[in-house]
Amino acid sequence: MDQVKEKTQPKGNRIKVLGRLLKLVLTTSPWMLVVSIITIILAAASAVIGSLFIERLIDTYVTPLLHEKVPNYGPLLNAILVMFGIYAIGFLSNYLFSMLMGVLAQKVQFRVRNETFTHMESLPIAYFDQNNYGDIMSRYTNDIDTLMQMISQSLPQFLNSALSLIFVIVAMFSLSWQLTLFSFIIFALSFGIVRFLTVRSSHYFKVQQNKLGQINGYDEEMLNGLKVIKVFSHEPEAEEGFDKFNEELRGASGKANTYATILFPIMGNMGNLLYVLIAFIGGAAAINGWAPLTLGAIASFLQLSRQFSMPIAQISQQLNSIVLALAGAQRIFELEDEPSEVDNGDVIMSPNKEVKNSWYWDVPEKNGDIKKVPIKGHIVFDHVNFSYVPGHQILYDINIDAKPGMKVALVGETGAGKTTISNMLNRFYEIQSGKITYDGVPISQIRKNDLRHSLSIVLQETHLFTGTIMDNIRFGKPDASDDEVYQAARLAHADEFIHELDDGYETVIDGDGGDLSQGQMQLLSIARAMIADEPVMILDEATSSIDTRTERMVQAGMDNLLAGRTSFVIAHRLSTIVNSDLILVLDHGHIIERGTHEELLKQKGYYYELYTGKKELD
Ligand SMILES: Nc1ncnc2c1ncn2[C@@H]1O[C@H](COP(=O)(O)OP(=O)(O)OP(=O)(O)O)[C@@H](O)[C@H]1O
Repeated sequence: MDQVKEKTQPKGNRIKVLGRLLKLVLTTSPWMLVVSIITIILAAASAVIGSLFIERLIDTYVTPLLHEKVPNYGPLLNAILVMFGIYAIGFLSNYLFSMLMGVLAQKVQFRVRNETFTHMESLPIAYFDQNNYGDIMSRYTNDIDTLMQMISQSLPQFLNSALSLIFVIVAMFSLSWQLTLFSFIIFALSFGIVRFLTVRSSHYFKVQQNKLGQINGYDEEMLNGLKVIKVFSHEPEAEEGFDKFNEELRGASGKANTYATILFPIMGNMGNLLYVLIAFIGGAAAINGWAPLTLGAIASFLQLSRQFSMPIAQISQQLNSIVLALAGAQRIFELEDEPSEVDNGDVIMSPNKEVKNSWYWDVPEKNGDIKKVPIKGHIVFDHVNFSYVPGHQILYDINIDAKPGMKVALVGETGAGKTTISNMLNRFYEIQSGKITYDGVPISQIRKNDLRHSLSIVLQETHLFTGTIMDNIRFGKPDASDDEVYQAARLAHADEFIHELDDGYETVIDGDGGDLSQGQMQLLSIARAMIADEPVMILDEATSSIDTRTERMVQAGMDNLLAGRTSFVIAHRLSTIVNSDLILVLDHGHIIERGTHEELLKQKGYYYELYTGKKELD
């Protein structure tokens, strides 16, 4: 299994990711972002203005009342109404920005999911060969969720706290610079403690996120390989592996949460300490005349000191989630930045919908018309060399001349390079040197989609999609009529077993074939290829053994499928390729023998040994 690399994000990187994220939010809905920011400013300002108003309330309206014999409560009532108004604005703004950011986060999440999925579809096969599926999935689930959390909560609250802090500091200075400086000293002390805790907790949060990716990857791999695990009685090893990942995840989560949970009470109590000290020192300063402080100013200042410590605690807490989400965002952006498959081809191929089994090259004429030239299916490999990884060559000087309608079989031990040859033809990977032509046109000049569309591939691993049998066969040609589906199923010899199912063609099958047998799945995949009706076939013969009757049906289905088409059969059973027009024997990426079955037997070489059982294939 690919290990998920534990990455710590450098600061510069974080800023870049944040910038990109903000751009994403801004372009998703500029007006929502602008209104949210305005309401965040309003919310922060009204809380501070409300606290400052306490000074006026006490000094201008309450204190004079204490000295009046017949107190007039009218002005005080008005002032209380103003204060109510200020807090009401604060409340409304808070509500508005929370709601708006929630909606905005949903929109961003929707967009990111869409963009990432669309981009993923455009990635080359090499990306999926090199990356763990579970880890890719984790980007869709965990990372997008943390991103959403950040946009809807952490980021606006962080902004709100930061603005509150600035406003509070200005307000505190306006009341008493002496008390403000004193508050700073107390605060600097608590800040040191907070910093210590946040650095640790954010580190473990990142580790936790990585471990989560790893455990998802492991789960996915174990689920996919469940049957293999059972067959080899590898349950204890699988559990041991899982326990290891689970333990690491528990360790990281435990530490991350321990630091995060002690952070808040510490900050809360620092605030209480500051409160008591200010009440005491402010009172003493007012009584002794050390500072020009009124009762109202002290009350205001006390209120502000509470608002001073809270945002700092929140900022450090929100920073945790932001750092975590940025790591997630980076993983999503990495996926989005993976280069899409490049296609420089401009030669067009198109199927002729009216006539079965006929495809055309669209050749532009000088007068602007398009000339339709029938595709013959002549495939030539001309001195092809290839390596997946530089320096580790897999195919050596491959030469194949597959004339139209020819059945070419590839035989060789496992790992000899048979599948790689088919990967070259459909351009899942690009050849290093040499040339592959299709009716004389280098395949690098053909539009990739057209090229792949014109090659039908029946893979070793049959993959069916969730849906009815009808849907699955129609997958090969989405606009096929019901009759075409029945006909393809009949030719593939799948019709018989489909009729035996309770719901016939409407039987719903689960993603991985559900209750169907291996052979039945193969018959369906043959029917699927049959309906696609393409000029060239690549058949990666299934290795799994099926009962002889089904095997005969599969074989008959295959023969029908291959009739009249140029085909490449990757053979695992020699019995299926005896009738091939050309058999190529591969060994470690070299074609070591070539010819028909009879010719090869006469040569008494490698193929002869395989056929006579002196040598085994796998
Ligand atoms: N995506 C990949 N990246 C790197 N190396 C690969 C990749 N796919 C296959 N290989 C290597 O290329 C070589 C040829 O593999 P290939 O799948 O073509 O063999 P094969 O003859 O089809 O084997 P089998 O009969 O088992 O399917 C092997 O050594 C394999 O390890």
